[in-house]
Amino acid sequence: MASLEQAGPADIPAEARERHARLAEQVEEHRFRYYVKDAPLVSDAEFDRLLRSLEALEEQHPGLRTPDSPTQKVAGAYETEFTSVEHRERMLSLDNAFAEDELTTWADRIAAELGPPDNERSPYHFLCELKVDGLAVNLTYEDGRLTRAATRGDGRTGEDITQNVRTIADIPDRLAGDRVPELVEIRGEVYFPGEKFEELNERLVAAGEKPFANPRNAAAGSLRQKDPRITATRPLRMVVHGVGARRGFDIDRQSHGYELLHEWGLPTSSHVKVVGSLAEVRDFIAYYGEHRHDVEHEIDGVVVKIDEIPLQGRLGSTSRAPRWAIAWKYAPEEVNTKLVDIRVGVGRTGRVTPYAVVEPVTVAGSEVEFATLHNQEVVKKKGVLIGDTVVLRKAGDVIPEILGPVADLRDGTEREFVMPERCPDCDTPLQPMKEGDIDLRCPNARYCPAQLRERVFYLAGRRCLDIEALGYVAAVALTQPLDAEAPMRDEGDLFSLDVESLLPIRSYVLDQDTGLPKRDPETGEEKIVTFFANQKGEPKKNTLAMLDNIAAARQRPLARIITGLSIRHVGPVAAEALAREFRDLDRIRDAAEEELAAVDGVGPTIAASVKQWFAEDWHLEIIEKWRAAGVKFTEEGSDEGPRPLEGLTVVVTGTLDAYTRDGAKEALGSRGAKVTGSVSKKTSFVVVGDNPGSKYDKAVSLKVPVLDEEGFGVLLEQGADAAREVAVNPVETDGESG
Ligand SMILES: NC(=O)c1ccc[n+]([C@@H]2O[C@H](COP(=O)([O-])OP(=O)(O)OC[C@H]3O[C@@H](n4cnc5c(N)ncnc54)[C@H](O)[C@@H]3O)[C@@H](O)[C@H]2O)c1
Ligand SMILES: [Zn+2]
Repeated sequence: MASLEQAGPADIPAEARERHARLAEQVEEHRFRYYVKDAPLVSDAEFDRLLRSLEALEEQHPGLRTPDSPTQKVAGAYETEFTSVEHRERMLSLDNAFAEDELTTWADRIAAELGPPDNERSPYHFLCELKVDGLAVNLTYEDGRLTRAATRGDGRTGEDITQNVRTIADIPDRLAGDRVPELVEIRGEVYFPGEKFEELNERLVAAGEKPFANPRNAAAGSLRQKDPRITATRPLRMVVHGVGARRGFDIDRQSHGYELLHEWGLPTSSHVKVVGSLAEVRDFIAYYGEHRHDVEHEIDGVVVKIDEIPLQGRLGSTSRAPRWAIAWKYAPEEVNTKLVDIRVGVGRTGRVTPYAVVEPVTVAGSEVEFATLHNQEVVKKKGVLIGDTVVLRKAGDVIPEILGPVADLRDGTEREFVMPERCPDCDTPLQPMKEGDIDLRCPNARYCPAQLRERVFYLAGRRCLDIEALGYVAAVALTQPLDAEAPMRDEGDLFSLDVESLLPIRSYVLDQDTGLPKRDPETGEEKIVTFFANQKGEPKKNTLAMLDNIAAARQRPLARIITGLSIRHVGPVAAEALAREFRDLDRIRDAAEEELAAVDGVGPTIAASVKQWFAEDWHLEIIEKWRAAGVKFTEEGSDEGPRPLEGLTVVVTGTLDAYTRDGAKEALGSRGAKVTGSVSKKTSFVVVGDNPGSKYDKAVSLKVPVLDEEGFGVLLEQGADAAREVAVNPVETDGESG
């Protein structure tokens, strides 16, 4: 082999050659794991980085860029269990752009060859499409019949998966219409719908098989089954995005080609747009950067193509990728990291939930250390073990979650998570919420320090008593001080706090996500604060402000007080309904369960929970203490005010900056609007925050006026007519618009 290693020009240092060989081998190994095993060991982002290092090295030493370098190939040519078949026309990969200037460089290179897009001799267009995160497939139709389906393989030769592809409902066996061609190769992407992914992994784990790390691998693994009957049980789907060899028809523009494919009954995408400038390409990229999760399949980027087919031919291809297209990649939302531990946290209502502690990683722009695991069943279903390398996903504003383990990296030291039998904070034996429930809770509602702390924090929050200066650290200091009696043994003490007793209090600073003490980054010691007093032992400004705010909170509207009681299932909306109906806390206490259940927006579950809450003596004591302190438990004529939005039906979707979901509902409800959960033709407005989901699409298709957060403000302050004026016109993304 020595002769091979010395094959490059003599001026390439041995070190560079060795590094190149090592990187190339790694890339090949990862490709094998990805394309053949459907079980990668590293995240796509890590793989892309490896490939980029290899490219950079070849940039430095062009002599290393031999035709068999992984940078010059579509992927490896592997022996697999499938019969290999030749594609009539090569299947290529795509060049990637990870940054603005790479996109500009691509467009400049095209302009150097063809002139600017609007040049007179031969103007051209950019076809913008979504980059479907799936598995590339080539379908051959002869005289309208599906005769073969193959994976991409090395671009020339792929694997014959015809029988498996025939089980996919989206893919017609026969092309429709009367313009069916003699021969056509259709290129597209088979994907596994994200919402069905969890279910599949659950089934696999239950059957003792390895779960897939993400939907892309699930698609590849499901399609590349020896037994097509297994493929048939998987909900695979397809999107087509290109044409290979063809006979018996001609197309001048790729976008026109899609119209033809659609006519033939093939699953084309509705998210394509033809534009005339790079600026509009950037708008498309930005739009789907925002709406990445509103699409029916996962996307990892946007593909930009020159729409004019003759110009595609003129620009040509390298051995690996066409020059007339480029893939813009969005920031990765999935990373691999180590699952260091699984711990449990105790919530406000006593619910005990496991969460993952992972080696800190940056994903979707923020550092992640914890991920939710919901309950012990979820841990089992995902098949993760403590010590596993796991795939962690953080999509937009959504809480980080663990998709699954990279099972092939296990070394035997991993261990299973065991749900504790006792509360980590008060050692009380845990119980199911009710018989047969998966969720466990700590029944020690009154004295469990974690529950009390969380309740006090919530009670002081914006949707309840809105006590400024009583945040998480203060809640810890009030309920769990170090070596002193707690100023608040329960909520009943809130209005009788006095400044003298607060001053000496020292406490840990607990992390809000985990309830664990924060540490000083330098010394590593747990942080301890004297929260209420300054160095001279005098009350801090904040402490005085907190006490003033507590006094003022006695006048809060009844609904907010009810919300603050942490009655299970009673959020701001139910509290509002109860307050409006009964106007007095004592009347709610005395009402029969049926009476409560009959209230619009309450129902039997909430009614039962309210009755249970009032059946606890210590709860009644809280009320009496508060009453003695001057808290007002009655509501005078709350709904006699003007109801300017009477008659409107509004849907709120996505996250708003200035309102919680419930806060937005309350603001609408108190002005007389009806708030519902689903969009129909009768909906007056849909208020859309970040990551709005399918309701937004529905609003667009039904032409219901859509309000952004600013428009929502206009609706609340100026009414429906003014809001209609500022309703946003959603970007139409279906079909072509030249
Ligand atoms: N994690 C790993 O170990 C590992 C190993 C190998 C590859 N990978 C990942 O696989 C990908 C690389 O694979 P690649 O070479 O196929 O390149 P690519 O995914 O960057 O782009 C090429 C592919 O995009 C697909 N595609 C999706 N939507 C398309 C559209 N609208 N128009 C045209 N094509 C579209 C095509 O099938 C095409 O083959 C990268 O994301 C890489 O990170 C990961
Ligand atoms: Zn407890």
